[in-house]
Amino acid sequence: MKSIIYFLKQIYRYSGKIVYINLFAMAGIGLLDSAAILLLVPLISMSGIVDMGAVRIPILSIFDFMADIPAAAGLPIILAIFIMIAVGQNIVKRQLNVKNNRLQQGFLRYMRVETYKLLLYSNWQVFIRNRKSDFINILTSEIARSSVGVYSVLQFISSIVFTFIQIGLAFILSPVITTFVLLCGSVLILFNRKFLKRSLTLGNRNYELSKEYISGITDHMNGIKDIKSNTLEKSRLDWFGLITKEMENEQVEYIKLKSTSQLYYKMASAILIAVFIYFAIMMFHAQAAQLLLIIIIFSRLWPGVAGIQSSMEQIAATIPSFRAVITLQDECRNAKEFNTDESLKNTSIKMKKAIQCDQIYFRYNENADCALTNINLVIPPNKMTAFVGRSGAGKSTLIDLLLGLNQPENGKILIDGVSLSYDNISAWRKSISYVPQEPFLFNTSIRENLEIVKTNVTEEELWEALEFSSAIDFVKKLPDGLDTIIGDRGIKLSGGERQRLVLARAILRKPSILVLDEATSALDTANESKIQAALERLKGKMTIIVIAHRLSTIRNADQVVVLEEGKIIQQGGFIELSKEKKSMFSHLLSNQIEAMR
Ligand SMILES: Nc1ncnc2c1ncn2[C@@H]1O[C@H](COP(=O)(O)OP(=O)(O)OP(=O)(O)O)[C@@H](O)[C@H]1O
Repeated sequence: MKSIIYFLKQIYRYSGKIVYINLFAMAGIGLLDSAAILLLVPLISMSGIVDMGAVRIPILSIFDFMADIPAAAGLPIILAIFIMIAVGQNIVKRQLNVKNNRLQQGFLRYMRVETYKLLLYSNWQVFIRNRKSDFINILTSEIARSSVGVYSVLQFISSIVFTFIQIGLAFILSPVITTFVLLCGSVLILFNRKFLKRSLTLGNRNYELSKEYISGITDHMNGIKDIKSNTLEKSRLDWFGLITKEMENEQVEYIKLKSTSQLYYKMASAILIAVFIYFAIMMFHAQAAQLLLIIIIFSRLWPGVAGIQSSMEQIAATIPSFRAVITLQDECRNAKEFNTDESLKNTSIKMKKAIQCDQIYFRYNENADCALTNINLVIPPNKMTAFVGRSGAGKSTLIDLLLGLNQPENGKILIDGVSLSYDNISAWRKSISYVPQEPFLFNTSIRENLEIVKTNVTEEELWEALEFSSAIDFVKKLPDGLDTIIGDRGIKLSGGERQRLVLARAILRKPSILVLDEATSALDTANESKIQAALERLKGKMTIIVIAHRLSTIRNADQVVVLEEGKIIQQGGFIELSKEKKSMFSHLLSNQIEAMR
């Protein structure tokens, strides 16, 4: 129930007054329907079946004026009014349907944008804690399912309004019979609660299966090269067959549940109508006109009540999706990374004195060992600082802290003496360009991939950035040059070409700090020397921080920082460190020389 109320609040937040207008239209449809039923009284009267005078129901006195109209004119008048009401009612219904659909679609978009925005502005911990495929599942399937639930909520309200008006009319016509029928109806609703519980359980299963399905196929597609080269097709196909079978079973079970509950309603409605006609005639001595009207009302009411049940089952089945979206939104709200108002100001920090790490400690979680211990470091501006160390030494962790992606558990990162915080992280990041180890490129042209970081860029600037990053030669050789489409994640380029292209993109932003997580496997010696040449060209123009896997790349670094088990164990110039015998740096160096032989 809490989830439904939450989503109703969200609809209200999104649509405002439209919800009230829709409610008004729903009430209008109900009233017009009642008017059409009441019109049957003069109709019946004219047919001579029932004497209108004998019906002593206050509401029916509105038709008294009909007594003065000759029968020949009365019938066409009533039929004309009947047509007008039916047409009017259907026009309002159509409008309402369109409005509700627009509301649902608008709400779907609003929820998507809101969730995506919250996700994008969340801190790095959210991305470490959750699986990417869960985000994809929520942003695709679960929000869509929630919006279907929202439509069901609107249908539910519409059916409730309609039902109340009809019950009100039936009550005016005969309070005793209506109370009797309502009592019978309540028993049925109580009995059908078990269908709601079952719908909720199936909704949960559907959510879990959908999560598993998306995460499975994401893994498969990411690892398709492994799957094909290691002939893992059969085992993957077995998994796929199994999960899709479970999804099929769940859907079939849900439809079975829905049709069973509808069947109960229909059978009960037939029995109830028969029973209440019997009692109405035998015990309550209902007037023929009264009886006829009540039969008509109830025979129209039951499908409405069955509709309420169906909407409730639909809502129950989508509650797990609602919950998943709410939970993610809440998690993101609590993990807002920086002051978004501050981030809208297009300022960046120009570091003049130093980046300083002051007694930094960091753990990935409470139970983990320290990934960084007592890091004290000064990174001077416009110089090249290189981080080296064995795999798992803490190089990437330190970079993530410098980028403000993670925050130290103890200690501070100071930029020109000012602590990195919620208020200045955004401005700090605007001054940094980061080139990850696995560069990300979009499936579009080289030009668009570069322009993504800077609009209104000139052709000259593009080529200049390509030249700086040693990418100019290979781009020039491509048949379509800058307009070459590079495939999914840049699959049509080599690893080294991809990295140089991302480096060009990073340079195009004209950052004051360039952070480069140098690729290992992606680079051959030729590519490596190209990257080295690029770094040489950039030296002195910006602060460069490199995670170096190949030590030859950083021969000209101003400062080399050697990490081991999360601690800084050596620090100094390249030549100076290489002279320190039996040290980690000379060990790493000799390992690489050995490997090159
Ligand atoms: N997301 C994470 N959750 C928990 N522990 C992590 C996470 N990422 C890294 N670690 C741990 O933190 C330590 C430092 O890892 P880090 O990735 O910083 O090393 P690295 O020096 O960059 O290694 P590599 O050269 O292999 O990239 C390792 O023990 C690693 O297992």
